Amino acid sequence: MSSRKVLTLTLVRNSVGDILLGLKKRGFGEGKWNGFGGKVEPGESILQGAARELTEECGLKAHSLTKVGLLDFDFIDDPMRLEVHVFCTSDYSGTVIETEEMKPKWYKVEDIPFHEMWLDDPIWFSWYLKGGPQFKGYFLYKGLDKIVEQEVKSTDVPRETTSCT
Ligand SMILES: Nc1ncnc2c1[nH]c(=O)n2[C@H]1C[C@H](O)[C@@H](COP(=O)(O)OP(=O)(O)OP(=O)(O)O)O1
Repeated sequence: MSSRKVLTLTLVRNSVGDILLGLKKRGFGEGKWNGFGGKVEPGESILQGAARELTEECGLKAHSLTKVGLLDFDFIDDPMRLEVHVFCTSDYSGTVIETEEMKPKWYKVEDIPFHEMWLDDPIWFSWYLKGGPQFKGYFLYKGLDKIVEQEVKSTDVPRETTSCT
């Protein structure tokens, strides 16, 4: 029996193209830099979950979110399956703040700290950065530090921007 969790991950870029990452301070992925997101709660849409998590984790309010991809994760010897919906935005307001969960920091794209991120991040990030249609990624992990199967491909689905208001 697998247990599936639906999560969001949002990548914020500012007007000069820098990217906002957060250092996870607790829980799953502690010690890694990542975008902002978490589990979609019962009764909310995936988009609502993404907007809520962004505000909870770094203080920013997204006015719109663009769906850029989907990542599926399986784990050997673990029934947990993660379905991570990846969004980006440059359409937001508010001030970036450190929260109980995340310590945020702006990075130049060429300085993204991939060596301190999930192992899969450097594999799919270029699909996000280059634009084009939505991407789809699959990763099979052994534990949390080894990828034994991987695939990232383009879909036929264009990126879709939706208002959060
Ligand atoms: N392998 C990998 N690569 C990139 N991003 C991620 C993963 N695994 C992941 O879980 N993630 C992302 C997806 C989410 O954005 C976070 C994890 O969210 P999590 O902290 O488990 O969810 P919350 O709802 O915030 O958790 P709590 O509030 O229960 O602590 O990482």
